[in-house]
Parts: sequence; structure tokens; C-alpha cells
Amino acid sequence: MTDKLIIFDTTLRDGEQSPGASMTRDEKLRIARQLERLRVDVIEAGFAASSNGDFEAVRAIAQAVRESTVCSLARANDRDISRAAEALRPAARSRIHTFIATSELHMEKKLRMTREQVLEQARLAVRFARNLCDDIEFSPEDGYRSDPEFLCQVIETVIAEGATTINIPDTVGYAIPELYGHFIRMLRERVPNSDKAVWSVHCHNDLGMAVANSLAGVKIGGARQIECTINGLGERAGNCSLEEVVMAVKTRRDHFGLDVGIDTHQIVPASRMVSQTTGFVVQPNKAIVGANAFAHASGIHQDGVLKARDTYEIMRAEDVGWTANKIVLGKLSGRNAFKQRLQELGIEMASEAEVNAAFARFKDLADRKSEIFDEDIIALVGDESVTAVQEHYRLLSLAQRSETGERPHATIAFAAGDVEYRVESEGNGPVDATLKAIESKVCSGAEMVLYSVNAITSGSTESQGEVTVRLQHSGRIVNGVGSDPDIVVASAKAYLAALSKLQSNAERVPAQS
Ligand SMILES: CC(=O)SCCNC(=O)CCNC(=O)[C@H](O)C(C)(C)COP(=O)(O)OP(=O)(O)OC[C@H]1O[C@@H](n2cnc3c(N)ncnc32)[C@H](O)[C@@H]1OP(=O)(O)O
Ligand SMILES: CC(C)C(=O)C(=O)O
Repeated sequence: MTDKLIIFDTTLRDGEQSPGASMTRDEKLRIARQLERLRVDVIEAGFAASSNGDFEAVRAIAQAVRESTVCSLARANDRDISRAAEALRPAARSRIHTFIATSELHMEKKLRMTREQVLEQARLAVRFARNLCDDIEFSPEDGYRSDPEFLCQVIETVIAEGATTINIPDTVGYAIPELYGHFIRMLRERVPNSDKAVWSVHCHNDLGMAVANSLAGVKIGGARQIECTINGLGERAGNCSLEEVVMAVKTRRDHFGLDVGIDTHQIVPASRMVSQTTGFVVQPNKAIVGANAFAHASGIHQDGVLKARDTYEIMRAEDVGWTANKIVLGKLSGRNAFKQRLQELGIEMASEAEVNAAFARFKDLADRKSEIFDEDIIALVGDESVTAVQEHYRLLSLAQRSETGERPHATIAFAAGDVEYRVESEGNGPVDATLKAIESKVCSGAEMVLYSVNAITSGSTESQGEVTVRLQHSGRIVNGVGSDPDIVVASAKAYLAALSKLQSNAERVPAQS
């Protein structure tokens, strides 16, 4: 048994089976390149026989990816397997993954086949696939709910035909960690030729236990491959999440004693890419990749983390691809976190009494506002000039043109202090064109981390639109809000307001890295 745990990513196959997560060839290719940067061992690129589009996606990935093994799923029949082999032909390393259900329920009700027929079809499928590819994975679908006696017979047969990986799916997420772990172990002990294949686990999250079940399959069962997806995407409630399982094995190496080849710094970029591509938002409290996974909002924790990060952090945010952990100031924050933020903003208070007075104002504000931004703190420490310079950039006029089939175009006049500018730009949409035009002159280099639109008077189309723009630059975050019945105008106002704050902060507070 090796000490290496193989990470088999199926975001592009099982992940794509999430209703609404369908991806184009180019989107899949982009994600596959990121999975290669993440250094996953196997990329299940799709189900080549399912459509011409998926065939092309698998082929494009097989052509582009050099470091990871590229795999296609195929039913246990010659047509599916031939399509998979054809799509995978350009790959440097390829795998055919064939499957057939072995539970009584699936065989009788779905396949309408007897045990003997399923056993024979599995045997013939693996034999056929093995003539086309050296690396063959076999999955007895609904394996966990299958009769162990029959399952062992099927597995022994396919290993004898040349299957190199045996994957035991908990297709419907019915397993419990300890039971699943012992199930895998029992199979490995009972199948006479079990040591001729790598054993793999594939768990679904219907009861929220996909990660725990996979880890039990490894620890108790001795599996050495985990099938998983970025952000836990997948059929129904999803699959075992790659980021969680990888960081569990790495963080608790003392328990698992296994190596994984993943470059963990690529985890957050991969998570963002999958989320942006599929439109599946990552919940803030999601382990590893959620926005709050390394954020501290309560005073006692903030105090601990500021003194020694490991008081409340078992992993480093930077190690999974975040730029840093976060101290979020709000009503539960304490004096130490507040003082630290003052220091970061370059604000020096004359005495402890002044700090205490500012802290009292901060708590008061925090009772009314859920998150306190840097500009709030600057304002509450008593500098009246903030309001005056916030108006540095002002919208004078805006004209924009968008027509079906043409790129939207915006022309803007705005003032920066006493100077007036007139700028224009094209963009993906009218708002994009407008903000690009402004940025072409201001050259702030700020990153937009939030853009949101709300109807502020009523829910109808006649209401005023309120746009909030959040910009980040040199470790500083500012919000700009603008309202107007025309949301393009509201967007321009919000963007200029945020730029004004950035500009005023930059002037008054020395930028820090
Ligand atoms: C647990 C899993 O995640 S398995 C993977 C699930 N993923 C997908 O199904 C996505 C891709 N699927 C598809 O594009 C289509 O279902 C296709 C192209 C595979 C098949 O489409 P169709 O030929 O129209 O069949 P349809 O999907 O309606 O039914 C599936 C057929 O495959 C059979 N089948 C199901 N699994 C297998 C298998 N592993 N091996 C062989 N045959 C199988 C079913 O019994 C059924 O046969 P029938 O038509 O004789 O009743
Ligand atoms: C094809 C197999 C591995 C599968 O996705 C499942 O059983 O969930």
C-alpha cells in the first residue's frame, strides 16, 4: 500500500451533473487548466458519449492537459467506451472509467437485468476498454447498497480483466463514516486479487457526510484514491469537496499519514473559477473557500489571533490561496482589534483616553451598522475633512448608447477638484463602459470587490436605483453609494464616490502594503 493519496477531480463530470451547472467546452477547458495547476492527479473531463459537445470538451482537455491524467466516464457498453477512447486519444495520460450498477434495486428496477447479465456486461466492458487503454477504472454504481457477496464477485472479475482502479460509490449518499470505512475494508479483505488495483471512494453529500465518509474509506478502508469536486459541486447535494478533503489530510497528517500532490495555493483560485463559471455562489461559512473561513469578527478571537494566529486558526489562509486572514470590525470587536486597525491606517491617538473615546463611538456605530469600513473609522476618529474631500470627483454629465449587436459606448464628463474631464469608452454593458471611461482617466488601479443594485423606493421599475460599489486598493476597502432613477448614472456616481474616498484616504493616510 502506498503512502500517496490520489486526488481524482470530477468537477467537470459529476460536478456538471448539478442542475444548472452545465458548462461549455471552453469553460471546461479553462477549469481543466486550473485543475492541472492545482496538480490534481486525475481530471474526469466528462462523459464523452453523452453529447457531441461533451465529446469535444473531453478531447480539447485531452489535448491541452499534460500533467494530470485525463479521464472520461462511459457506461458498460462498447459504444460509450469507444467514444471515450476516441475523445481521449490525444492525452498524454488517459483513463477510461466504466461503470454499471450492482445493487438489487438498480439492477431490477433501472437496468432490468439479472445478476448474471450485469456480471457479464461488466466483464466484457472492462475487457473491451482494456484493449483501448491501459488505465481502467471500474465503478459498481450504488456499490454501497449492493449485496457484498455479489459485489465481491463483480470486483474480482473486473480486476481479472485488467481494471486498475476499483471505485466504490456511495451513489445516493446513504453511508455513515464508520460503516463505509468498514465496508471498503471488508471488500478489500474478501476480494482475492484486491491488491492488483487501487481502491477508490466516491461519496455523495445527501446527508452532509461525503467528506467524512471519504476520509473513513481512506483511514479505515485503506482506499488510496478520493473522488471529489471543487466546492463540493455535484449531483443533488453534491460530492465530497476537494478543498475540504485535501486540507483535512494535510492538516491532520499526524492522523492520516498520507501525501497529496495538490498545490494548495491554487485552491481558492479554483473555487472562484468554478463558482464564477457555474454561477453557484460559495456560502460564506464554507470551509476553506468561504469568505469567512479565515475571518474573525469577535473581540476575544481577534485579540487571540493578533497575539498568535494559531490560537484560532488551524491552517494559514495564505496556504490555500487567500491573500491573508481577515479581522472584520463590528459590534463584537474589542479594543485590541480596534487599536490594531488604527495603527494599520496610520492613525495615532494622543492618549489611551482618546482611544477609549473613539472606541466608544465605534461601538455605538457598530450597533447600527453590520460591518465597519476604514472610512468609517477615519470619520469617527474625528477628522472633519473627510466629508469635504469625499466630493473630489463629481459627475457632470453622462451619455451612453447601446444597441443590439453593438458594444455599448459611454461618454462622461466629470470633475476632479476644479478640473473637468470628458472621457469615453466601450464596455461589455453600459455600466461597464461608463466605469471603464472614468477609470481610463483616474487610473486608480483599484479592484472592484462588490457591485450591487437595489431599488430604494419601491419594487417597481419606476423606483430609484441605489448602486453600491466597493473598491479595494493597497489593503484599503471603501464603499461608494450613488442613487438615480437611471442605474447607469447611479453606478457612475457610486464609482466616483468610492474613488473620492480612496483618493482622500490616500492623501491623508500613508498607503500601507
Ligand atoms: C451515478 C452517475 O452519476 S452515472 C452518470 C450519470 N450521468 C449521466 O447520465 C449524464 C450523461 N447521460 C446522457 O447523456 C444520456 O443519459 C446517455 C447518452 C448516456 C444515454 O441516453 P439514452 O440512450 O437516451 O438513455 P437514457 O438516458 O434515457 O437511459 C439510460 C439507458 O442506459 C442504461 N444504462 C444505465 N446505466 C448503464 C450502465 N452503467 N451501463 C450500461 N447501460 C446503462 C439504462 O438501463 C437505460 O437503458 P434503456 O434505454 O435500455 O432503458
Ligand atoms: C459513476 C459513479 C462513479 C457515480 O458517479 C456514482 O455512483 O455516484
